[in-house]
Amino acid sequence: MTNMPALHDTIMTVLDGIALPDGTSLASGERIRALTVDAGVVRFVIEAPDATAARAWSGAQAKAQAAIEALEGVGSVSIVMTAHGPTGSASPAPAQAGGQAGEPPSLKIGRHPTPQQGKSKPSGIKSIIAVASGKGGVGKSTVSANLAVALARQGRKVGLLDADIYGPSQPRMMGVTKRPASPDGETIEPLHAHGVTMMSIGLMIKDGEAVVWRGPMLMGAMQQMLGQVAWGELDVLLIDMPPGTGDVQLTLCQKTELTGALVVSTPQDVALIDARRGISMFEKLKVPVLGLIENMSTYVCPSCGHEAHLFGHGGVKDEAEKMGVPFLAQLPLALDTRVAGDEGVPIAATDSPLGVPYMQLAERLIAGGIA
Ligand SMILES: Nc1ncnc2c1ncn2[C@@H]1O[C@H](COP(=O)(O)OP(=O)(O)OP(=O)(O)O)[C@@H](O)[C@H]1O
Repeated sequence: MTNMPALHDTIMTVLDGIALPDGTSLASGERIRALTVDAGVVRFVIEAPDATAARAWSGAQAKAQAAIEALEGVGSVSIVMTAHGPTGSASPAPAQAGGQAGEPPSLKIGRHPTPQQGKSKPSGIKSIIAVASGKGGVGKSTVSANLAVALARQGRKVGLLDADIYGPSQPRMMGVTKRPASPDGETIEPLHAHGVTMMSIGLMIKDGEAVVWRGPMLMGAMQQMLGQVAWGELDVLLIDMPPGTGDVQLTLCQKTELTGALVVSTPQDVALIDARRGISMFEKLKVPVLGLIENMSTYVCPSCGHEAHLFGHGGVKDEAEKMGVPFLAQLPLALDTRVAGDEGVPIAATDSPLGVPYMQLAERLIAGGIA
């Protein structure tokens, strides 16, 4: 991620002007962490001392959101609040893993990682594939959900892990809202939708409570998502990664035996620049880049059939050729794909012709022995 120094400073000044209930400034005392500005997308963490303070600070968080959104050059703002636990270890919103609304939480996710030598992989899983993107909003979650469903429709045992901690979207896309159960307080039972076994960090935190962890807590959460979830026997586990090249990506690449990574990009130059950065991270960490996928390549007007290339055309294919990685799919931008995702039934789970490119992508990965 690139920080734009000027905007970065302006944001800090804005935050300094927002008061907390005790009269101190939001920007004082190192409460603002991990502030990044990337192509107009602002992300940062507000670190509260405990859950009570976090609740009391929600007004300041809302003010910060509105004030930064109003700044020139800012496209979107993603703020998350962390809270320390009573023991002083950072603990996120209590994990509701009891299965019943209102039941006391029995699992704590986002704990510190347990020491681990080298890379590991849950024993029943044959292949783990990271679905990544350099930039947010290019459709990585849409591709992950549809590819998972398409693989399942072709008889593969598929798992889908939503690791997009900043904006978990798989519960919505796969139409799953139930909280995962944990009968023994240790193992987390995954959920099932459209033939896919799935788990999302979003199902472990309370609705609307945007909580995230710092580096070590993220590592702990990822370790738990992989190690404590009863995935069972899977041919392939797809991991929907957060955008960019942050802590989750690093942890996964360093601590998990990944078969490889699929990188999703739109044909826009800005997306491609970030995709290139993502690819180079995987290469440095010796994770094979299995291929590039172009999303939102063509827009077909549902009324007249006219084809338009809203984000350019062919850029990802050219990039794949330049970088010597396979170009795997060109996925159209279509209203029905978006609506299907919002309604919890991925387009690949339907008989729509728009699902065909995802089925073809799945076929290709199966034929290549990757999934
Ligand atoms: N091919 C497509 N056709 C139509 N809409 C799409 C397509 N791909 C993605 N979208 C829509 O674009 C939005 C962003 O997509 P998605 O959430 O999959 O992106 P993302 O890269 O995972 O984003 P983030 O990194 O911010 O989570 C969603 O509303 C989704 O429905």
